Parts: sequence; structure tokens; C-alpha cells
Amino acid sequence: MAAERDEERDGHRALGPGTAGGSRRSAPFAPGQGVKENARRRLREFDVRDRFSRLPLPKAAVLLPLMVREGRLHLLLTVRSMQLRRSPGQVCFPGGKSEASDKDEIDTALREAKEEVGLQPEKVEVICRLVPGIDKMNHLVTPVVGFIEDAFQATPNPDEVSEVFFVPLEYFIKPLKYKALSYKTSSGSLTLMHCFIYYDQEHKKSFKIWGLTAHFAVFLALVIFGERPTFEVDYDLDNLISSSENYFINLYASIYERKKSNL
Ligand SMILES: CCCCCCCCCCCCCC(=O)SCCNC(=O)CCNC(=O)[C@H](O)C(C)(C)COP(=O)(O)OP(=O)(O)OC[C@H]1O[C@@H](n2cnc3c(N)ncnc32)[C@H](O)[C@@H]1OP(=O)(O)O
Ligand SMILES: [Mg+2]
Repeated sequence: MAAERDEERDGHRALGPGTAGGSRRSAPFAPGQGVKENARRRLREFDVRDRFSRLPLPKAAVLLPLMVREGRLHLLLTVRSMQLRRSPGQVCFPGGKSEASDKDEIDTALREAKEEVGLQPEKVEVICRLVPGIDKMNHLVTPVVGFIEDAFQATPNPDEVSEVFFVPLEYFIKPLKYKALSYKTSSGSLTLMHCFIYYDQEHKKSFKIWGLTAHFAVFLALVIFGERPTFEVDYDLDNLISSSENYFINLYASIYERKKSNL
């Protein structure tokens, strides 16, 4: 159960005991708590826990770090260093491949977030794992959602991350600049790929958010806001849980079939 998992991970809940579905809420209601509480409630309904963990694909995990700024949820994103062999310069979430010492996807996401942006694991309130995605190298990529402190200051590791920026979560259902691209998966089937252009006032520049990263950000916004986006998505929004799982299962099956036929 998600609640049991939270109890197991008390160490990751430094953002305030009694706020995460707990019973001790005697402290005054801090700004943003209503927004967070609503998000927690929605996210827990979508927690897949370890249901997809045993699929026979190499594993990776990303952290979808949420924070409240001026009363609105924001997501932390990174730009990958130009020195990296894979996807240099692309926008992605902190994350990476699983290592043997990781107990689960949550461990992977927290370890990678610490390495890449200096986020201490005990400063993350882990909420849930969402339906995984599959990247172009056929890694099973699990998104782990967590709240981080609103005033978090990233210390990017320049070997892996060149920039860190924040986007209001709402942008991923009501973007100003968006286009839909068609993407051929490794199994040859076509899928919709979202591409957002976000102008960041802080950096005075635009960032392009697309591919798997955009896929996770859109799903997170759909889960939390429960609203129809201003663009088309591949899900039945009236049955988001089952349609997102079916979407993944179909993708996985097409990749699995292709792997078998190549043997
Ligand atoms: C349901 C399904 C899905 C649907 C999809 C619909 C849309 C379809 C879209 C699908 C399109 C899919 C395609 C698109 O979306 S392309 C579109 C935009 N890009 C993205 O969305 C990014 C997606 N990818 C990722 O998020 C990451 O690549 C993942 C999480 C998958 C893996 O994580 P990552 O790649 O970050 O792994 P890492 O952090 O372990 O390691 C990174 C590298 O860094 C090296 N390193 C480590 N430490 C150090 C150090 N100190 N000093 C120097 N170097 C160091 C290390 O050796 C490694 O090197 P190498 O081994 O790679 O060479
Ligand atoms: Mg990484």
C-alpha cells in the first residue's frame, strides 16, 4: 500500500510530519499545503508501486520533483550536459540507470537526483511511482514523484547537468507553445510525441521539452489536475488509470514481440 510505503520511508519525509496524509496536523496550515494535499491524494490513486518492476528490461528511474511557488505547483527539470554520450543538451528529469545497490526505483531516482542536482534524499517526500515509460534504448523508465522544499537551490553536477529550471505544472496541460510530433517506437509503431517550448523568465530563454520527459510531465499534470488539456492525448481521460496502463502494456508488448522475432 502507498501508505505503508510512506511509513517505510519515513526518512524521506522531512518536509513536515503530519502533512502527508498523517493524522498530526496541529501546526498552522502553511501556504501551499492545500495544493500539496490535493496533489498527494490524486497521486496516491495512481501509485503503481512495484507492479511493473519485474519486467525483463534494463531499468532506469527519474524523479519528478514538485514544489510550490507562489501557490502553484512547479516541476524541476534539467538540461543534460553537452559532454554526455546519450541525449546531450536535452531536457530531462534528474534520473538514470539502476545500479545493483538500488533497492528499488525510488532508490535509483533519489540517488541520481543527489548526484545530478545535489538534492538530499531525506529532503524528498516521496509520494508514488507512476506508470513507466520505455526509452529509445528500451530501458524501463519509472517516474517517481516527490515533493521537494519550495526554496530548494540546486547544485548541478556539471559533468551531467548544465542547467536547472522550473516550469509551472499547469503548462503541461495549457501550454502557450506546443506541437505534436509523430514518433516511431523501436518496434516500428507510431505514437504521439508532445513537444513544448517554455520561455523561462529567470533564465531569459526558451527550453524545448519533448519525448519521454514531456510524456511524464503531461501524465503528471493530467493526474493532478484531472482536467482536459488544450491538445490531444493518447489516453481516455475518463478512465485515466486503465488507459495509461493499457498504453504502456501495448507499447511493451510490441517491443517484446519484436525482441522475440529477432532472436
Ligand atoms: C509508455 C510509454 C512511453 C512513451 C513514450 C511516448 C513518447 C515517446 C518518446 C520516446 C522517445 C525516447 C527518446 C526521447 O525521449 S528523446 C527526447 C528528449 N529527451 C528525453 O526525454 C530524455 C529521456 N531520457 C532520460 O530521461 C534518461 O536518458 C534516462 C532516465 C532514460 C536514463 O538516464 P541517463 O541517461 O541520465 O543515465 P545516467 O544518469 O545513469 O547516466 C548518464 C551518463 O552519465 C555518465 N556519468 C555518470 N556519472 C558521471 C560523472 N560523474 N561524470 C561523467 N559522466 C558520468 C554515465 O556513465 C552515463 O553515460 P552513458 O553510459 O550513457 O554513456
Ligand atoms: Mg542521468
